[in-house]
Amino acid sequence: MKTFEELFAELQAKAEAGTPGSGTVAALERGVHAIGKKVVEEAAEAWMAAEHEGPERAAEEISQLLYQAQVLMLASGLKLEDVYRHL
Ligand SMILES: N=c1c2ncn([C@@H]3O[C@H](COP(=O)(O)OP(=O)(O)OP(=O)(O)O)[C@@H](O)[C@H]3O)c2ncn1[C@@H]1O[C@H](COP(=O)(O)O)[C@@H](O)[C@H]1O
Repeated sequence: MKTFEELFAELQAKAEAGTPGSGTVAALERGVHAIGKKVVEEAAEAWMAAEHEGPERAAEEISQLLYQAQVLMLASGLKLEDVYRHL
């Protein structure tokens, strides 16, 4: 199990190192447009899971949505603090 902050630190380190085999590095190479589509896809899957598939499936899909949101942040050059400022 990892926290939101721990996941972001892990993704940031992989992005900076260009870690081979990392799905995050590959996603960043595909760019903002492709990452944005994944955010929307995971948002829809989270909605459907919450409405029709129960809390456990909803939690799984929401975790993927949070991951994709973090990838979009990295692709946009944002840090956690840049987003937290708006909360
Ligand atoms: N939490 C996640 C995570 N959630 C979702 N995903 C990816 O996001 C994609 C979306 O999942 P889908 O259910 O839509 O899967 P899919 O449609 O079959 O996959 P695609 O064909 O769209 O790739 C998948 O490709 C997953 O690999 C994630 N990939 C990575 N992480 C975490 O990120 C860390 C770094 O990962 P790497 O960069 O791959 O090392 C790891 O420690 C993981 O814990």
